[in-house]
Amino acid sequence: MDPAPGNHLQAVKIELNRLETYRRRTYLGVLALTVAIMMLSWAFREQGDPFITIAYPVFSVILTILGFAFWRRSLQLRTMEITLVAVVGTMILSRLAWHFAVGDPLGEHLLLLTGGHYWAVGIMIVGGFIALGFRGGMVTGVATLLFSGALTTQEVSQCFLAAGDHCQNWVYLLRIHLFLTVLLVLTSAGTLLRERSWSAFARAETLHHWANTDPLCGLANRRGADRFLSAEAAQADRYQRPLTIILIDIDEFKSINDDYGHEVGDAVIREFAAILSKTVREVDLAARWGGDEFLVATPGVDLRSARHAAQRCRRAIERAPIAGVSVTATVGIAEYLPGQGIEDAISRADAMLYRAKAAGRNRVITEACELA
Ligand SMILES: Nc1nc2c(ncn2[C@@H]2O[C@H](COP(=O)(O)OP(=O)(O)OP(=O)(O)O)[C@@H](O)[C@H]2O)c(=O)[nH]1
Repeated sequence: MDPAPGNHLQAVKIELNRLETYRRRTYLGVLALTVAIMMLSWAFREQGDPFITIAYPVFSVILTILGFAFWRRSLQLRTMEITLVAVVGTMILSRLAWHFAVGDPLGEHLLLLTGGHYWAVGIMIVGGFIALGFRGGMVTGVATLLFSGALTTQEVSQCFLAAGDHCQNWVYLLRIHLFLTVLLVLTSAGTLLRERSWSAFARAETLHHWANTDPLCGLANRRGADRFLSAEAAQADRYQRPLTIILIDIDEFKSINDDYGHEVGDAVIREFAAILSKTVREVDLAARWGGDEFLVATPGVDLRSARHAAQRCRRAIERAPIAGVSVTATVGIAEYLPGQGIEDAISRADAMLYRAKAAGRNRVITEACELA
């Protein structure tokens, strides 16, 4: 069934929270795996590789501290993502730079780079998009590609100048960078699509929320109430369960406006609505039916129980001043009769409300009996 009309912004918030939790868990998992891989590489390292001997433990400690702070929630998700991309990027690119500056001759380690290090550059590009979104991913991806391209082009161009057509290294390079460029394009397209779908979802949910919500008090408006009522009437028909309509009207609201001003009148409506929504159950509907009139629909509740609930609500309103003003309310109640249409139940509840007003206000009248 369609969610309750007031719940659409809530749906966006829930979805955002779910995404954040998912991201947090993913990053913690990736951090733990990265530290494990680095420590294993360190334990089984070849002798004479100072980069692994020194840099891997240093990076492992940095990542562990980051992970711990993230796990304790001392780091915001966004800060964590930027720091993570910066640390991992520094790690990967400094290893690449080290290879070219200190490592074996180019010809021998280029194949190793092809298979061993460019996947890391690729992960850096993809990770940038996942963590930082489209713009941040583009900046990280293009900067990474330019950096690794500049590093290798400088080395390979020397080989090309010396060996001419016999230097095949530039073919490797071209292929790798072409592949990385395709990866960048595909990941950026995927990220853009994901971001557009998400903002379309958020926009649709927000529009849906405001189309069905009263802007003054945040309860469902008449349109939202209509949707809820027709769905619940169908359920009542199908499962033979009661559905009760409660109409509540603030007494002498015009004089509240006249005596205290329109702003106080608005505040009364807002606080009145807050009391109503606290009083009803999760499965009930509380809506602003129009002006100073509210509608509560209670699926699965019979006339007698609805009358008790309405009395409790009326007494709560009577007891405490609302926005500094003494307020009372009058209530009319009717039960939906299967097959008779929900409008019929609403107009019978309205007739009860009218009778209660005529009988002196601040009271509840149901179709069956009258209570002071
Ligand atoms: N401040 C404020 N006033 C509103 C709003 N919507 C409707 N009103 C006013 O609510 C008043 C309702 O007045 P009436 O329908 O005469 O009802 P009442 O004064 O409550 O009298 P009874 O219902 O017979 O007790 C009107 O004066 C409207 O202008 C609103 O959003 N804010």
